[in-house]
Amino acid sequence: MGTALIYDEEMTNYKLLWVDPACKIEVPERLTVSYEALVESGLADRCMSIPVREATDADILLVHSEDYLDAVKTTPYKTLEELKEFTLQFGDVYFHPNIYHCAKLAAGAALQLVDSVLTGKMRNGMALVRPPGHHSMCSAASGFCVFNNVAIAAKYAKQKYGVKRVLIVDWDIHHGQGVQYCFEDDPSVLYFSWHRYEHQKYWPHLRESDFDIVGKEKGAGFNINVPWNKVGMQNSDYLSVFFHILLPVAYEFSPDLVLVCAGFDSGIGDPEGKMCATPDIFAHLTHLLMNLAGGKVCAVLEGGYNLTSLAQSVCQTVQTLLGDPVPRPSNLDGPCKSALESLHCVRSAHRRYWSSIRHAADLPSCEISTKHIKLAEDKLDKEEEEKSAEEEVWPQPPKRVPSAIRTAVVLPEGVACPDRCKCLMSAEDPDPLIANKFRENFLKDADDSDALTTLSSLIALAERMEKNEICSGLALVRDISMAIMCVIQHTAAALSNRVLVVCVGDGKVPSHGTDDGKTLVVQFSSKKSEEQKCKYYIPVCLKKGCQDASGFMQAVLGLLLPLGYEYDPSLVLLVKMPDSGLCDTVWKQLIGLLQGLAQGHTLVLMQDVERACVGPTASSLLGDAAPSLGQLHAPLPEDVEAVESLRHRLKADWKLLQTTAPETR
Ligand SMILES: NCCCNCCCCCC(O)(O)C(F)(F)F
Ligand SMILES: [Zn+2]
Repeated sequence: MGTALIYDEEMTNYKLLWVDPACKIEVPERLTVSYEALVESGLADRCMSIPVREATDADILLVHSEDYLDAVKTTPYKTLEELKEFTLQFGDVYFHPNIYHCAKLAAGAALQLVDSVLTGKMRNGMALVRPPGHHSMCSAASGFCVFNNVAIAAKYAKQKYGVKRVLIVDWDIHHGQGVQYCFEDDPSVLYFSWHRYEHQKYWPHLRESDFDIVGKEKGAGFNINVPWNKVGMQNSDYLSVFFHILLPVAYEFSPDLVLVCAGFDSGIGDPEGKMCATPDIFAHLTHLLMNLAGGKVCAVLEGGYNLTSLAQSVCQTVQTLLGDPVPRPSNLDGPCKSALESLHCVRSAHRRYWSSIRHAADLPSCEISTKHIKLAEDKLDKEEEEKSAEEEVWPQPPKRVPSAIRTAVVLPEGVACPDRCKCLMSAEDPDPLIANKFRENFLKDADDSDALTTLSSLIALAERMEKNEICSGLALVRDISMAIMCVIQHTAAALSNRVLVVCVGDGKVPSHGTDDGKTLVVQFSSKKSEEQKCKYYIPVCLKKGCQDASGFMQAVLGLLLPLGYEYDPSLVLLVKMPDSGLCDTVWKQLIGLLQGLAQGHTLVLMQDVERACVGPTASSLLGDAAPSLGQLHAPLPEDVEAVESLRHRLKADWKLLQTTAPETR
């Protein structure tokens, strides 16, 4: 199954017909530059082009009122003056004789995308649309939006396909209040939005965009608002919110479908957002969502007003949906103080609804109320200064060239090579130089020839991964710790290399290279390790080891991913220790998530008895979405405690582990 791309140039055929400073940024070129960039880069051809359709009245009435729809239906016949008049009843939006037609196409495009994914025809996809949707409400247009494309898509998915739970991730820099209102009492739709807020001083200036608005009645807890109270947020801020709020809750919620309000005004250079996250961050945000809902991810364009930034971000998103390895996360230096405050507020507001963040520290309650009263006042006098946005510049996103071979395997005699994989035959006569080195360093009984061939094939595999000829690998070995030593020593030879070693299960793991940081070892096991802990050797002791999916996933999302992203390895060595007790679905989730690091260079080592695991492992390494884990129960208190105390101890060294602002003296 491929990636759907839904676009029709008819949606470029409307524009602002009069002077309105608030609306002049919403231009047809937003769509043309995005689509042309996909064509230029060859990405459009790799997608399956799905035609748009007009949303029917019934589709639109899933969210909007008849009065509103009837009113919008009259706009094609209005004169310019009547259109201006009509527009005045709404805020920051404009109408045009053709906008009703385009609004039906935009909503219809989102529905076509949902159809192609939920019928299993396509794996995931993106709809490039305008007018956008996430601000429009039951009976009102707002913020360039006429019909709420994504809200309609969510209702449609539930009604037509019986989808039980929908996750809506709104990474646009504006709060999609229209989506929030639509689902605020609905526990089957989890709405997550971050947005520029500046303590209500930023548009749409709503009190209900703040972190303490969590949803109503049955929907309490299913509305997550992350307000950015300063501009200039960077990649670290966005990733921290994914690791410490969105992903833990999303895995607990276990959606059947993920819809993305994919606005790119949260990217660098955008005149509205004034943030500093680079376009490649959208590759990571997309990747981190692709292991939810069995990979059923539908991205629908919302905002984005810097045409260069927008085009690059759209390409980063689509290339990730296509399964290409994501670029290495560049220089993550940790979330800023303001982001940590927001992170802390959101987690404390939601801790009572989500067991995965139950441990979040509470906020002194007084802080919440006074902050609003005071700041709401000075909002009135502080107008939006129309500062001339100095032209931001940022580096071109790195080229993401897929390797010729996606996954290669080194298997013992008699183990079939999984399909779509390349089998590296162990070298008949291993290079005598390597052979000697092995003999003196590793091999106990020197004449153990097939161990020798396996290890030399393993090195050959690692070398070809380094050259990006092969993306990921899997090797079954007899002696795991020898194989680890072998890969670490080989990889450490190249100066710029760093290896993240992730060990799942009990057993002795060599700590070679952890003293100087060339290696970072994170081991998940059920045994307290006596090993001296240092910054680069992190044993994670879980009560049931890797058997309890919730405790394990909480440790992966809240500890391993932040560490891995901050460490930014050139290779991930993922080791499944003997009898780790890890079930296949969790194992596949882990493989899927870890491929966001090291440009997907994941090398999996397993004991040669784990033949049954070869197929599932290979399929995850090939980029197949991991099956959903289902709704996760609360992690064991001991595991929560273990992860929290580790995070607390390590956050001085690893900034992405922080979830609260450093105590202000
Ligand atoms: N400086 C001019 C003030 C503009 N205030 C209105 C902003 C509307 C944002 C719309 C959007 O980007 O959220 C959407 F995704 F809907 F398109
Ligand atoms: Zn926006």
